[in-house]
Amino acid sequence: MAAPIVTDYENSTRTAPGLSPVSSYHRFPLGSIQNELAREAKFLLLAASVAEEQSPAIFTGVWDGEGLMGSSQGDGIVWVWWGLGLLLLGWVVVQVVRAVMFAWWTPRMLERALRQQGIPGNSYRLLFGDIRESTRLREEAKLKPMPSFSHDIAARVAPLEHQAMETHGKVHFTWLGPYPAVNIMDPVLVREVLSNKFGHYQKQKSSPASRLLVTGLLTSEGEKWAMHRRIINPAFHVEKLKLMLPAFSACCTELLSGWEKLLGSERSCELDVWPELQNFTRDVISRTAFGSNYEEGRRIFQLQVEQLELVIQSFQNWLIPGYRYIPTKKNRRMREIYKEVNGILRDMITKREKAIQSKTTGNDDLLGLLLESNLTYFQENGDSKTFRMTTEDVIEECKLFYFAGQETTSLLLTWAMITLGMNPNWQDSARAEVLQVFGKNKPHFDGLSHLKIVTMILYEVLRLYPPAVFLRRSTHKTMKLGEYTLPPGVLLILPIMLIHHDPDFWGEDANVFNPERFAEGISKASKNQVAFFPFGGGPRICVGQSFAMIEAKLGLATILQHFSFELSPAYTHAPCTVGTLQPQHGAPLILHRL
Ligand code: HEM
Repeated sequence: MAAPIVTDYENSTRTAPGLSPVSSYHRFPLGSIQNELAREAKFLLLAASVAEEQSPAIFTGVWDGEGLMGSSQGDGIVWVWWGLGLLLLGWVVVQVVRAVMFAWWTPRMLERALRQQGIPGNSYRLLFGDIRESTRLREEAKLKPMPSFSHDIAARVAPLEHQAMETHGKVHFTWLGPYPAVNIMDPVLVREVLSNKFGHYQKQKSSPASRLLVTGLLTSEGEKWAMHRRIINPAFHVEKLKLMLPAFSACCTELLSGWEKLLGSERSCELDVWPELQNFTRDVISRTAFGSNYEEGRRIFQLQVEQLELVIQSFQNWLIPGYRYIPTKKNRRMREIYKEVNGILRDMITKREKAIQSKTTGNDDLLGLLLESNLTYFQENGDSKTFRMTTEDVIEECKLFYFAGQETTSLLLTWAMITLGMNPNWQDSARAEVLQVFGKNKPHFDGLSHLKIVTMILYEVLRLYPPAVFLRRSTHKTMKLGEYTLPPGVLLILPIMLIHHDPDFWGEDANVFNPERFAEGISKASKNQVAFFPFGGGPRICVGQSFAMIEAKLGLATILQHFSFELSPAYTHAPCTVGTLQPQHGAPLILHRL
């Protein structure tokens, strides 16, 4: 993948839009009504800032020992209290104004701006927006599985967005807390948002709790992102991935020998394949990222899984300011995990850097390739520290590989096994192809590119069950998008799953499993070339795309060589989102040894 070059960060701010509504107001540019509103807002702000500015002056005057009116010492003490009182009052006024702006004024302004342009949407509900409704609808949906093995899953997986689309049409807005979120269903506009190189559509700022779990490339912006991306890209080039094939293969062998053991002398057994495939993809990342240190990598995984659960639980307290500083049991555990994971990785990185310098190790795992690329970048770009990733940066990127690369790929494989369980004819065709290319031998790298049917199946699975259901971006300055002018502080929802299921792009059989549509490649599969984007797009397209496809092809090919499978009667078709698109009740299948 070519290294994206970010050339212009003109006017780019790093602050998440809407997080500082007080200071972002003077940038509001839309129409006269908005100008009026903005003037009123400025008045409120002025009042608040006068209070803020006056208080320290009073305070300083008294502290100098003069007293404000040159009165006696006793009076001076009274004035000190007055001063402190006013200071406190000023601070309270500022905070109240900020809160009102954040929770009420800014959302109202943004709502007006969107409605004025004919974008319909849900009415704003104070502070929470549609969050509660969305949670309620999701919980309700979770109680009912899909009526059959239907792939028409939008109403279950994204009930709020589906409902909004029925009520308001394709282009509409819902509310993510106090932020309006505009749904962009036109793939051309989606591409425009994703391919903007100037950082004008940014990712939402992650919460402090999530930053304990993962940061790195996925969340960074601006020059830091561009530099890291250039350093990381070479580690994922196909010729480097080729070197990792033995690691991928070792994990396949381990997965299958586990299943063989489970079967014993039996020919068939029932197994929930989802946790099995999660272990498989964890192992793949541990081995490909850390080579011989993969046992330590496994420990990192256990800790990161625990951390993920704690982070999700911590979201319940998002309204309590500074909650993360309270030393509750869970908060302390999150910090402990953070320290332990970073400690393990720091040790590994230091040892590896020494080994690379003394040339006592090869660099064919992700960590080695990353460190090598970091060194090359450093040598090519000068010897200032700003031209390389620090050890802390490398730690964060390694944690990201686990986070971004494991769950997504295990879900691709899990949905592939489920859909092939539902479609035995496609399973048979895929197996026939695999046996024709590899026989019963271990799949090799070059053969993977000859697996046409397997690739078509994986694409169709990514279309119907994309692990990342939505992408989000936000505007931090006024942006013209198609016929719309979007003010700063608006979220954009790029609904991968909804676009992947839209009959306007995929035809009447949009909700049918039909890998045949990919027979002539991705560009010919739909009426709109860009209606398929399971890995995102533009400069921030998934860096691990080829890694994931190689891993999935190898995994699926090996399974098909040795087993046939069907859905167990215990399988309930109930896709739902918990961050990613998951099978709510697992994936119990019946495996038959071939
Ligand atoms: C089926 C598997 C996968 C899917 C569906 C997937 C999907 C995605 C998507 C949609 C994005 C874009 C996010 C955005 O624009 O907001 C992304 C970014 C990313 N993915 Fe993946 N991914 C997969 C596998 C992997 C693997 C195996 C790795 C690494 C080992 C990986 C590492 C990353 C990283 C580092 C980014 C951030 C790129 C950037 O912002 O520059 N992903 N992925």
